[in-house]
Amino acid sequence: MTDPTPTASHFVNGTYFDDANGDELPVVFPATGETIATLNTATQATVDAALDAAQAALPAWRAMTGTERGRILRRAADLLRARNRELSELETLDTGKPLQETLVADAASGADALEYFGGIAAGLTGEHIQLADGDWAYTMREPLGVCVGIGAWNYPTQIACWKAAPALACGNTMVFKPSETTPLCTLKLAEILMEAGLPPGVFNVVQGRGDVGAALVSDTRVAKVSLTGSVPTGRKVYAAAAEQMKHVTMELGGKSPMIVFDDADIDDAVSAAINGNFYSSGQICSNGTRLLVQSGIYESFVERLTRRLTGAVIGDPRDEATNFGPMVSAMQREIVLGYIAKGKAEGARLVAGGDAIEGPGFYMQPTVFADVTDEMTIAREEIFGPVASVFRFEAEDEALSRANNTGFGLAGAVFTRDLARAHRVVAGLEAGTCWINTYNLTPVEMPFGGVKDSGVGRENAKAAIEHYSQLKSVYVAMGSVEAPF
Ligand SMILES: NC(=O)c1ccc[n+]([C@@H]2O[C@H](COP(=O)([O-])OP(=O)(O)OC[C@H]3O[C@@H](n4cnc5c(N)ncnc54)[C@H](O)[C@@H]3O)[C@@H](O)[C@H]2O)c1
Repeated sequence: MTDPTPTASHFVNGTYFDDANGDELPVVFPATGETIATLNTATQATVDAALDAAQAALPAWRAMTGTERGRILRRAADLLRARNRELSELETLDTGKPLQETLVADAASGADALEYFGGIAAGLTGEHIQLADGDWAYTMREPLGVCVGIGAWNYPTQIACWKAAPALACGNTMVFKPSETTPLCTLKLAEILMEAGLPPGVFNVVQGRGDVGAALVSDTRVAKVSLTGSVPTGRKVYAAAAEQMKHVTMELGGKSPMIVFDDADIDDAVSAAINGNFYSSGQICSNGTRLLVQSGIYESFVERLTRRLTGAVIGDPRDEATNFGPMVSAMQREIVLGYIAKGKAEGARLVAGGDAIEGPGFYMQPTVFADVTDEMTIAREEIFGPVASVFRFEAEDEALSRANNTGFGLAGAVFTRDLARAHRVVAGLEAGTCWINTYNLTPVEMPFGGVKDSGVGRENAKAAIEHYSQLKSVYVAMGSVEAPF
């Protein structure tokens, strides 16, 4: 296993950096509960140093051609891929996610983002607009300035890459604050970007809790904030950013519906329900935690889903045979167990799991509730753990209106062999990201993000460029200027 101890806690202006005055930040391996590294949080002096570095690096970085910037990002993508095992092991130590997952889902997804945005950096242009009387206009696509990225703990490498790659491709610089629960992986990304040729100060990492995030968001040097986190944090960060009219991207929580019709391929739907509820021990924002199943296949779906859970290999996430690891922290497991207690108390039928697993680490059983009704707490609130809820429905319009009866709007899916119905239902879903007959696939080529309380803006694909750049319009007069007097 790779050594989790970083050279220092922060990465500022091209080098590792420690802040002796910061608070202790222990990193706990979720599979054992042991502290595997101790970092320190950033004081205001470190926040200042990082923002100063990002500001100082901005003029030269934005003056480079997109081709030059893209070349560095693509080189970083190659380095991420070459070091996939080491980075995956670190991701596993940071998050507790099984190595079986991290080997394919984390540095690999980060490399895809760096490669994609590295590839399109050279093609980021404005447009020419022909006007009356020979006049014309053109637009220039300009970077926003110093961007701040703030991450959640479930996908530390991926979240940092999904934000840094488009930001840097557009000529911005960035200060990134990882989640205090998983601070290790982003430091490695900073190191790799430097090795790929990124100038010092273009990408900086500062560690800390919410107060460090808040200090970054309210700083006048910052032009844009991209947060991945919960809705309550999103509200605070959005409000603070609005004070200074900063740009925002908000990637927040969800309570996404997966609608399974009688004519669906039931095994595919069950597989998707497993991926969309139990991968990463259910700690995925876009999970399809509301499984709306039509009455004709309802019992069969519940029975097959429950049976398939016996295939979960629960164990040490460092063992590649393990496919279901611990929760990220004792606190997160307590929150999830609290929701399970509410589910039982409010009358949902517990058909699988429901308990913590005794022993070291923050393990719990994959859990399924059937006969969940729309007003129950587990039907309305984001649980962010391995808990699936199955609901029964009769008719298409009923399923759609119940699916949309939530403040969230991150994702949704429909399972049916009737493709006309699939497109009709997806068109009616109030969700930013939808799937037909699959779940939770988020390739970099496809925009990802939410509507309603689940967020603002999009990550990935060409859509992300709109959120890390702004247009300057230039009107060019070709004739003389007329005036009334
Ligand atoms: N939509 C997405 O892409 C996506 C992806 C992953 C996770 N999430 C969501 O993230 C949540 C789980 O992650 P979490 O528990 O780390 O979320 P969280 O909201 O508690 O914290 C997210 C980040 O915000 C920081 N923060 C907290 N208060 C802040 C403040 N006042 N100002 C600035 N920063 C502040 C935290 O330190 C952390 O780095 C879930 O709701 C999940 O759905 C969303």
